[in-house]
Parts: sequence; structure tokens; C-alpha cells
Amino acid sequence: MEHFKTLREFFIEHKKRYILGIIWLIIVDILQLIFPQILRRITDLLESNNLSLNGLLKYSLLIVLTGLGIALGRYFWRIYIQTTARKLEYYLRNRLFSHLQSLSTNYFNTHKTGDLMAHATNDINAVRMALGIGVVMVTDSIFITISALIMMVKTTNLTLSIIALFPLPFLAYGVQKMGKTIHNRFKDVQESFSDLSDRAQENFAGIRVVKSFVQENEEIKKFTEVNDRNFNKNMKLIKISGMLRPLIQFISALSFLIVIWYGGLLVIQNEISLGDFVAFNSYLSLLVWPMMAIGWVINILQRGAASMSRINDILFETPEVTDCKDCIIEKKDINGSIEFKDVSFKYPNSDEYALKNINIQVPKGTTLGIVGRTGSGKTTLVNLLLRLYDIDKGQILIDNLPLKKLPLKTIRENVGYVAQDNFLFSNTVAENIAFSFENKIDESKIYESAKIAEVYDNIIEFPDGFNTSLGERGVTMSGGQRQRTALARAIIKKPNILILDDSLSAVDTQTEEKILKNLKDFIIDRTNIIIAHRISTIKNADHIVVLDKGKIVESGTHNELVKNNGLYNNIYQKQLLEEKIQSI
Ligand SMILES: Nc1ncnc2c1ncn2[C@@H]1O[C@H](COP(=O)(O)OP(=O)(O)OP(=O)(O)O)[C@@H](O)[C@H]1O
Repeated sequence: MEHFKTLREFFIEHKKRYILGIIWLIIVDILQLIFPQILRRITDLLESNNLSLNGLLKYSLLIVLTGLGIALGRYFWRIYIQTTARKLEYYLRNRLFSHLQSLSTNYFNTHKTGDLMAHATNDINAVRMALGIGVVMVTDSIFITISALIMMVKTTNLTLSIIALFPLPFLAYGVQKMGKTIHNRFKDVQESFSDLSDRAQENFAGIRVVKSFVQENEEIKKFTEVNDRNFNKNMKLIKISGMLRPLIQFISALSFLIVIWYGGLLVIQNEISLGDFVAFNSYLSLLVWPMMAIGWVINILQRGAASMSRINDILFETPEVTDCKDCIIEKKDINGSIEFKDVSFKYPNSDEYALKNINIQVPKGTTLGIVGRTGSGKTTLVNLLLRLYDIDKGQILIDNLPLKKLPLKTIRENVGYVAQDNFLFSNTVAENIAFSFENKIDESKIYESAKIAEVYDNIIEFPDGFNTSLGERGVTMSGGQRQRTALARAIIKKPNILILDDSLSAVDTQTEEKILKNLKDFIIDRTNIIIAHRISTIKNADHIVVLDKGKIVESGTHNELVKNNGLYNNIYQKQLLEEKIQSI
């Protein structure tokens, strides 16, 4: 129960509906307890030949009314409790999703998407079951058990009740033991299901790689392995949970056997009437349900608790990067000057420095070019500027203010970032470009940014132009088109700081030239950071830094660096040679 504390707020808000549901449930139970008394009366009257037509009609009407009451009551408790359980599912799903959105990038580096999907589906379902039907079963079982026992003793006698209920403790013990095993096996099933969804998810996301490396059969084999594991875990669960019900039925049948023998004897000896015997049997039948429910309830509550504890693990996870308490909240706009002061940084799960003693100044309205071999720390530099990670040593300043003093929202809203992994959503092209706007924006702005990014002509050739839907990860677009659409998505924000992380790598040099020409006016008043492998992309930058193994090894303008005859010139000469060879 401890695990469900997280939902306190929800319960407080919805307690009225839960209480009303439970009241209706108890009304149904009371009506069910009246039923055997009607049967008892009819049987006794029949036995003594005292049942008149009027009496028969009276009891028939009573039976119909009780039945109707039970039906109505069941409808209402379902409405109150089951709909509240669905509301809980909705509430929990939204809370989980919002919380996941608040977590830092590193959380998603260290947790599998498949696991997160399993929490959002299976675990939330298990919690809904526990707090919906589970609550109903607990209330129902407790109420019916106590009141049916009282009615049994009152209707017949204590000895018969005690003897008939003798097998019950064995049942409770058996169910409790099995419940534990069921719980453990259910956990295994959840885990293997999460591996299964993870495998499928990863395969679909990387389907192009799988196909290009002709790995379909290998992938099917790997999927079958996880599927087998999931199947076997399910089989193990079914074997034990399948035993639960027959066990309950067998033990309850023993109770009936006792009643027939001992109760029958009491009738013959005239200790109890035939009506008492019939009523006692009906109460015993009523007791069978809570006996069975004990098993299910334990099962459902344990599953719910296990799932809630897994969900809590996520909900209690605090973001690694958070807004500081003394943030300058009123600062909504950024002017644009950037400074890295002796910055060093290691990724959370790494011992190596990704960046070491970085000193860079980017005055407002200027462009910084960053080049360097792959893995030299270029993207890391940008990650730190966006505060996707916090730095270990040194300081990063924007507008002469330490990054930590600025609200995260201010930093990210003022930056137009074109990431290397230009992810597009399964929406229309227009929606992808206008992604950062909550409300609908003027179409002309979308067209304008697409024109600057040199993708307008491609988009209007799509079947529905800007309203063309993109498949997952924008598969209908070419790599270059995707890059340019992502560029348009950043341009439309008219950000004070524009960051392009290898954003023109998939376009040819001619298109690149056109884009750079279009960007010339756009970048004038902004602070720009352009990361590139191709020197042609950054050669006009006001200042260029060359990174190698996390350190700045050279810096200056293009001409200065060429003269320097170091790593930059080396890369440049190679690229010039490549261009020459290609043009032959
Ligand atoms: N999330 C991470 N966790 C641990 N190490 C990381 C992580 N991301 C990057 N690294 C490591 O940090 C170093 C710098 O990586 P970074 O992505 O900044 O290089 P890059 O210069 O942008 O490379 P490329 O040109 O290939 O994009 C690399 O050694 C890389 O393996």
C-alpha cells in the first residue's frame, strides 16, 4: 500500500466517487444477503403446505425487486469505481509523460525506450486494475464474508457454521503462498515483455540499417529468442495462476460436502428446518466468491503494487539539470554574447574528459565556426551551451551571466538549434517547421523559412505540399531534405542564437552555397555557432576554433588558420584535393 501514496492527491480529489461506488457495492451485497432469506421462507412454507397463490406472488415480486436492485446497484458501482479507475489511468499516464519530459537527456541515454513504453502501458494497466476492480473485490470480500458468516450462524447454528468453514484457513494459506509465486513470475513476465518491446522498437527505428545490411533473418532470429523468453515466462505464470482457481473450487466443494452430510443430519433430526438448510447453502455459495476473490485480489493488488513501485522509480527520479533557485526569472530575452571560460567536462558515465580547458568568446552578432575530427567534442560544446548537461569545471556565460542563473526556458527558447540527428515528427511538413509555436502561425512565415533553408521547392512538389504527412522519422524525405526542414524549423524561431551542428552535411556543395547565401542576411544580428566537417561551411565565420580530443588546438580566421599550416590547413587541403578529384 506504501507504493500508492504517490496517488494521494488523486484519491483526495476523487474520494466522493470512490465512497459512492462502495456504498452501492454494499447495497448490492445486502440485497444478495436477503435473497437466501426469501428462499428459506418459501421452502419452509412449501414444506408445511402453507404457500398460497398470494404468498407465491408476493415472494415472486420480492425476488424480482431484489434482482432489479442488485442489477441497478451493480451498474452504479461500476459507473463510480470503474470510471474513476479509468480517470486514474489517464491522470497517471499524463503525470508520467510530463515527468519524463522534465528529465534530463542523460536519463534517456541510460534507460531503454522499450522499458519506458512498458511502464506507460502494462504497469499503468496493472495499477488501474488494482485500484478499480481490486478495491471492489477487497470491499466485497470483507463485507460478504463477515455478513454471510453472521447470517449462517443466525440461520442455523454455530456448530454447522464452524464445521462447514473448517477448510477455509487451508484455502487462505494456499492462496497466500501461491500469490507470492504468482507475483514473482508476473514480474519476470513484465521484464521479458519490456525486452520484447525494446527489441521491436529498436528494429523498426533502424529498419533501413537492417535492410541495407541484409540482417532481416538475423533480426528475426534475435526477436524470436526474446519472444520465446517472453512466451516461456508467460507459460510459467499460467501454470501457477491456472492452479489457483481449481484449488479454490476443490476446497469450497469440501465445504459443501460437509454441509450436505452434517446439515442433512440436522434436518433429519429436526434441529434445523429444510428452509434453514437451503438458506445455509445459499450463504455458503455466497462465501465461495470471496474465497475465490482472495486469490485474485492478492494477485491484482500485488501486481498493482509492483507496477506502482516501478512507476514510482521514474516519478521520484529528479532531473540532473534543473533551474536554480536564484534564477533571474524575469530574463526572457537573450542578447546573444557567449563565453566559455576554462570549461572542462566529462559525461556522467565516462571517465574521460570530452572537453578540456575550453576558452571561447563569441560576441553578439558574430559567427563562430567549429571544426575538428569526429569525436573531438564539437556537439558536446553545444550540449553544454543548451544546458543538456551541467559542467564540471569552468563557467559558461551568456550575456555575461552564468548559464545557471538563466532559466532553462529562456536559454532554450532563445536558441535555434539544428541537431545532427534531425528528428522529424510524424506530422505534416508545416507542423514540423512550426514545431516551436503553440498556436497556428501565418503560413507565409513557414514558406519564408523553408525558402531560406532551400527546401521550399522540394516541399511544394510533395503530393500535399506543406500539408504532406511524414512517416516516422520523416522517411518519405531524403536525408538532405530532412536536414533542410530541420534548418527551417530553427530559422522560423528567429532565434538570437543560432546553432547548426553539422546541419549541411547531407546537401551537395552547390545547395550548401545557396543556403549560406540565403543565411547571410538572416545571421547578421544574431550570434551563430556553426559546426561543420566541411571547411567551405565555416570559412567565412568571424572566428574559427579547431578541436582535437576535447581541446582547442588552433583558433583564428580562415586565412590565419590556413597560414598557420596546422590541423585546419591539413583538413582544408585534403578537402580541396577531394573537390578537385570529384570535378575531374
Ligand atoms: N552521452 C554520452 N555519454 C558518454 N560519452 C559521450 C556521450 N556523447 C558523446 N560522448 C563522447 O564524447 C566525445 C565527444 O563527442 P561529441 O559528440 O561531442 O563529438 P563530435 O566532435 O561532435 O563528433 P562528430 O563530429 O562525430 O559529431 C566522444 O568521445 C564521445 O564518444
